Amino acid sequence: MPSRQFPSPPPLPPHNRPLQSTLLPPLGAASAAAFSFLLFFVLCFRKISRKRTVPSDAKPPHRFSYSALRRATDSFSASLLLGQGGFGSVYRATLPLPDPKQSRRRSSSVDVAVKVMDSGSLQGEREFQNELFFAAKLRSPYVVTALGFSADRKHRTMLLVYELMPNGNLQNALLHRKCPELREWRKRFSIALDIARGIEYIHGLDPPVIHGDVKPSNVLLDQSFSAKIADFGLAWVKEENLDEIKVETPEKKGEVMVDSNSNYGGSVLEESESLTATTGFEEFSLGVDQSPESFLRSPEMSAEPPVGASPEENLIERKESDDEGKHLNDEGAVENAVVKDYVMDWIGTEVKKERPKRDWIGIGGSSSGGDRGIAKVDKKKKNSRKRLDWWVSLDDDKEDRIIKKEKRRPPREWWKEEYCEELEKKRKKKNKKQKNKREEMGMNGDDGTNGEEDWWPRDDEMYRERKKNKRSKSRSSKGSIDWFSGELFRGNSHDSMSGKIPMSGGVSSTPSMRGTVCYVAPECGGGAGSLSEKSDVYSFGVLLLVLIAGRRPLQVTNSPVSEFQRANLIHWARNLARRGKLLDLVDQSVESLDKEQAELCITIALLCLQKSPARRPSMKEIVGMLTGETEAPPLPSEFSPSPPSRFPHKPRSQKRLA
Ligand SMILES: Nc1ncnc2c1ncn2[C@@H]1O[C@H](COP(=O)(O)OP(=O)(O)OP(=O)(O)O)[C@@H](O)[C@H]1O
Repeated sequence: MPSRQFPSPPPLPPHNRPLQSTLLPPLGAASAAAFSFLLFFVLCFRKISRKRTVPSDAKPPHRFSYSALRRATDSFSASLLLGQGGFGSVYRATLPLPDPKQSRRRSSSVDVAVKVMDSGSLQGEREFQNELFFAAKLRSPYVVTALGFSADRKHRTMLLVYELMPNGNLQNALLHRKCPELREWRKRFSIALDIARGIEYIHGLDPPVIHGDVKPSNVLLDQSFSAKIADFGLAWVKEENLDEIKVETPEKKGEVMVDSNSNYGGSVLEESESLTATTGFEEFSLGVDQSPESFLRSPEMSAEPPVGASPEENLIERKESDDEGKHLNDEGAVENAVVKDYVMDWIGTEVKKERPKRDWIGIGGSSSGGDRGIAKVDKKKKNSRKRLDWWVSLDDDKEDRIIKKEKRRPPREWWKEEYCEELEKKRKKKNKKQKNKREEMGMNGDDGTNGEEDWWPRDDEMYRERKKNKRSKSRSSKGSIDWFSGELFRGNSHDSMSGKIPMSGGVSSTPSMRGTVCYVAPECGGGAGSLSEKSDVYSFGVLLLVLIAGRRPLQVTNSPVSEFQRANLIHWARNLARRGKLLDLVDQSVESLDKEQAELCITIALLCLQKSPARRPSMKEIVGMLTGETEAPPLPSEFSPSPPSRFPHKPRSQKRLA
């Protein structure tokens, strides 16, 4: 049967073809073009954003909107002020948390602390960048978490957002507010352990991070008084074997004896580490400017670092040695005198590097500021510096302009002997006046004190002195020792307009110096050249003594001469150790004291305060000793109850009696 073939239908006229088939080719072409455009934009965006964002190993901190933070702080209301530091004010804020399910509706909120950094000071900017850098790096229950930031060009503000630590800083809680919780020995011990763990954590990172400013006001307390380390504005990343800025430590020259098994108090020679002062920012290519020049040491800095104690110790020690014609230091009076001069000279040159008053942020009544940690700008280095200001526009030449404009006023040479004598005379004159006054009023008290209680200046007393100190400071140099707290006030940590006393206790990091006087290790006379983990260990040692004794490291009061011996906490602790009376150091207000633990803590503190960094224990070893995993070594022989004393020490009081 012949197959029937159906004739194929005639082609449809164009206007009769289905719409679909007509539109398909151009649609396809258009979508392909759109897709390739999109791809092109995505690639471009990724390329740009890759430059601007942090490297893969670091989570970029969250960027908050300025208006959200302003709202959350009630326009930076003074009633929400938590504290005031050298470079800005810190406010309590409540931020609404977006509900993960219904992103538009907000169901809960979180309390945070917002630090408003001063955008007018170079160092404020540096600290901001530094904090931001470490915010991306550090995650530990013993370190205050930085949640994010905001940088607002229009308002010229830099803000950092942290987890809220409801009990503020340790300095305040211990010395000003005298929180009853801290009377419990157990609490103090657990705080010591928290801090040790925090520092152990940062030292244990690869590469290690050095905090550079360990002190009670940089330790914050949470709801249950657990401690966390804060303020990484001066922290830096320690890197070895990089040839950018290589600084030889004395250890490198083989001058320091190190025990290869244990770091403290040993005698077996070990090749010491060669420190390279590098910021680590180059490495992480964050573009954060922690420029190398701030770590460069001036030619005189390459001299042997001091083996003496911290500047305050030196001051006291000098006074003592002059009075007695002897020196307590076993390591040689002549050598020490040279070293001390070197430290004092260094402080002098650094204090000169004060910054002019800049346009500070007007929020919260911040006052003008100075700088800290800035060494002279080396132009060559500056040009080669990497900088990626992706969140805030920093004027590249700002630094130079400020330095050129800077009018340097010769600072008050407060570190010099004459000034000490002047102060001493003033103090005596004041004492005499007070004594006469008391006698006129028929009051008893021949030395101006009523015994042990009055040895510690009361808060109101101290605040009065601080106010006085502040007034006189406006006349003299910005950097001056607060002789009553034994710490150095930086001009900008006060509100010079309102006369407010900073809530953090007014204790600020030393101007133009990495660290804080009294807490800074002797080898850190200047720059980061000799900074190492062991510098943090030294500072931890001072902090530990402060925590145990419940007093400042240096307190010069209107007290009898015998009390003057106790003015320097470190000296006092060493003397007590020599006399086998360690427990005399413990704060009288401490309850339920565990004597064994207290002795252990003071022993650890003294080990940390050894002049040779190599002899100090590592933070890991300290944590081991505090937790009881490792046994604490005996005190170094110079602190043992019967010291092999070369110089028979006669207390000043005895000398006078003679
Ligand atoms: N996350 C926080 N939670 C609660 N209070 C805080 C927080 N951060 C800072 N503060 C308070 O604000 C004060 C000022 O902090 P900031 O870090 O600016 O200065 P500082 O460390 O005291 O001084 P400096 O920066 O000069 O060393 C602190 O001492 C503390 O009392």
